[in-house]
Amino acid sequence: MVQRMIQEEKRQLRDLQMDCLDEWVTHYRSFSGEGQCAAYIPALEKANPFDLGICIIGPGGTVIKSGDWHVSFTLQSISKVISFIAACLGRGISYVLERVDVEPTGDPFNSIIRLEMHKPGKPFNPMINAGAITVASLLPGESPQNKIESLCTIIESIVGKRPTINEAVFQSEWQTAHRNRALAYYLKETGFLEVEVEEALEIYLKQCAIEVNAEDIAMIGLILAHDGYHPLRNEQIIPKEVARLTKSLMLTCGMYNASGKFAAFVGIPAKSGVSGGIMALVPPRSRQEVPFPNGCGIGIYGPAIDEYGNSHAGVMLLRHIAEKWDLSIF
Ligand SMILES: NC(=O)CC[C@H](N)C(=O)O
Repeated sequence: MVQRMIQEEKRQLRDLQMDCLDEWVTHYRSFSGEGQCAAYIPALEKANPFDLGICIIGPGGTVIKSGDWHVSFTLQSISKVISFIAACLGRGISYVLERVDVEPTGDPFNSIIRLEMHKPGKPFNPMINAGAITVASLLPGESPQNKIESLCTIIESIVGKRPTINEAVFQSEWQTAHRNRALAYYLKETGFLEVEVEEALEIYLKQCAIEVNAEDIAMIGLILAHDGYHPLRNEQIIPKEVARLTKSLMLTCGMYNASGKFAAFVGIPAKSGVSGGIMALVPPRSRQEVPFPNGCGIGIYGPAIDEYGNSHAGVMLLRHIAEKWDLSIF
């Protein structure tokens, strides 16, 4: 089965003329100037706005890369996906969903408005900051350190190396996280946080500061594409039910208040972060003549972000590839 998949992937990629990926990266990199590196976290502003890289991994082990795929960046909001998975694994899906809903908001990722407008103030979903700070407090482990470890363990089981936390990015955000502090205080008052405010913030901001590159997030995407099964290790890492729930949240809420547009014009589950990463995935498809018919994970890095907080050139590149390779799940 795996052997057949590898041959099929290789055949597809021969036909693909891989030069086009390099061409597309070069072309879309030139649009980076229309976006800007996130400035509200001072350390993120130091990134090179013209970096653009991509890594795509298929279940047969084929890896294709182009541009600045090797540049390290911090997960930021992409960590919300892993944190949600870890909380579901540690506490059970129903326990988590009693404290955070699965509804998109159409509001910016750091918005506070719905917490007060809708009683009892349950965060709308785990992909916005209010939901993610709540989920961070639910992670398995007694201390902030243990809770972060539970996330790093999941990442390690998928990418094969233990990730590190970028202390400079963590400190930079810790000192300027006024809005996230406001959200956390509000959630504490309404009873949704299971730990103290400063602890919840420490966990949340440290998970955001976990360092990865495009290849690492492509691998996480690949495992989600296969419903939690690691096709290269032949191991179920995440239960299918949790993986499916996570993908539905990525599709409906993963690109912040541009999730609808992304679903309409790209059409695959994805999660972005303000450092410029996008983790996307393509489930196995019924047509065999398309590239990566057995699905793939896609990691993108392009730190100049748009008004929604998504990588500007990264979204354009992904949209183009989705059109050319017919990736949409719809
Ligand atoms: N959208 C993001 O990537 C947000 C993550 C960032 N750490 C924040 O809380 O503001």
